[in-house]
Amino acid sequence: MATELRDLRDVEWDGWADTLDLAFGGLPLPPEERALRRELTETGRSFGVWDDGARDDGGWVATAGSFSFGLTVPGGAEVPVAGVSMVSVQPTHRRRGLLRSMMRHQLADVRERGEPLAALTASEPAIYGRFGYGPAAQDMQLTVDTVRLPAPGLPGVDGVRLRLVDPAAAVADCERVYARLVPARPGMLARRPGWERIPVLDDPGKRDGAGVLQCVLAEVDGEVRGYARFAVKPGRDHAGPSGTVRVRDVEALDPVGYAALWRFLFGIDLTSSVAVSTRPVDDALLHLVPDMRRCGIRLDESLFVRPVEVGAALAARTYRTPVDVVLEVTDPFCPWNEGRWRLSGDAAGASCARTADPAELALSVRELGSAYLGGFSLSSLAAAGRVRELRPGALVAASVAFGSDVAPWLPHGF
Ligand SMILES: CC(=O)SCCNC(=O)CCNC(=O)[C@H](O)C(C)(C)COP(=O)(O)OP(=O)(O)OC[C@H]1O[C@@H](n2cnc3c(N)ncnc32)[C@H](O)[C@@H]1OP(=O)(O)O
Repeated sequence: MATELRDLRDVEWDGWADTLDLAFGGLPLPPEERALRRELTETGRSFGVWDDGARDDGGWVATAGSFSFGLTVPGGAEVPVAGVSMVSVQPTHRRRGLLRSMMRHQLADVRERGEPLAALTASEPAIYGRFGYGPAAQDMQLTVDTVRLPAPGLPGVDGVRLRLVDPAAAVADCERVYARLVPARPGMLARRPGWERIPVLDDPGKRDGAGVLQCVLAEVDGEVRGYARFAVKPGRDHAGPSGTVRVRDVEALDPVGYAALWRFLFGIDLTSSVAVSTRPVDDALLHLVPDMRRCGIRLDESLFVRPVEVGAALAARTYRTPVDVVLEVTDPFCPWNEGRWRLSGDAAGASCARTADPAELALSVRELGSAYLGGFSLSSLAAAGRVRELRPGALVAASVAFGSDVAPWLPHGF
């Protein structure tokens, strides 16, 4: 029985995708979603492990791939990033090191492509730290009690026109808003062609008791300033109607448009709550209501980041305050990153190069990933013993510089 790690060929996609789906429980994807996934798979970046002895005449027993995304980093630049995804190993082949061999292969490939960063969302967060990925952004889930909380309001909301539209037909309008928001928040991904269709997939089998997907546009003077995509799950309890508005997306270019959209969502008849699966942790909604406790907040880590080339990654972002620090980086999985790096930068730009100067902070590449987008501070990592200060004063200065005024956020998985 011979196994071989090799690239995916286009004609093999169906068997490869079936192997991937099986590892996640084997539920078939709805046809439209499967076709879209096929279209979005970058075959040249997808691979797996083939076993001659699997399924009689051979078959895939492990899969992995990545997407060529552009990630917004602090300062607003779009940096090439490998969006790692589609990772699976069949139960017959688990815990023999196949994942480890795929991660090694993939990171070498990403490096060869010249992408300084890799990023992923994890099915189980405990898996990826050993490969140098650190949690870098959180998402906030909310279940808002719209019976007890007044609807958000701001001067000017009455001037916003709200228009219900067909979600698929309004994609271009929504994407224009989205594209303007991407550079303003670290962690967001520039939308590649085809990805804009994912938020409007609406297979009846996946609605889980909710109705059709709806879209509302917020317009001022004929210009689309925001949108929300949502579905209503009807409900009734002893006190009467208790439906839930399930929000998939809510985005706006200004505070008034945002407040108008939330006011609309709060006010949908026969509902008593609004559930949102992901918002940034610094979301404005928290300040549009008088009582955050009734927002049913839950935090999760979302995006994991891994510097693949430490020097290029650290030089690709800017720093909130001037910083000049020597980092001693450990990275047993990608040893080309190991050693001392001098990072010098400010709000205008940065450089990062190897140095023989004495180290001032010591950390692994995983902590660098966690701090990279400004979502977790170097000081908080130091408090957990994960960053060591070797020169007094170096920690606070670097920690402040790495911060971001806007919390990083990944609006959607991949
Ligand atoms: C980015 C994404 O696509 S996330 C999706 C990941 N895929 C899934 O969750 C699908 C279901 N799970 C699987 O397919 C597999 O169990 C995988 C991919 C998670 C693991 O594959 P394996 O080939 O068994 O992993 P491998 O044997 O290479 O293990 C490498 C290390 O990871 C550890 N590990 C593997 N799975 C897990 C887990 N679920 N939780 C914690 N640690 C894990 C192993 O113990 C091993 O640890 P070590 O460094 O101490 O030796």
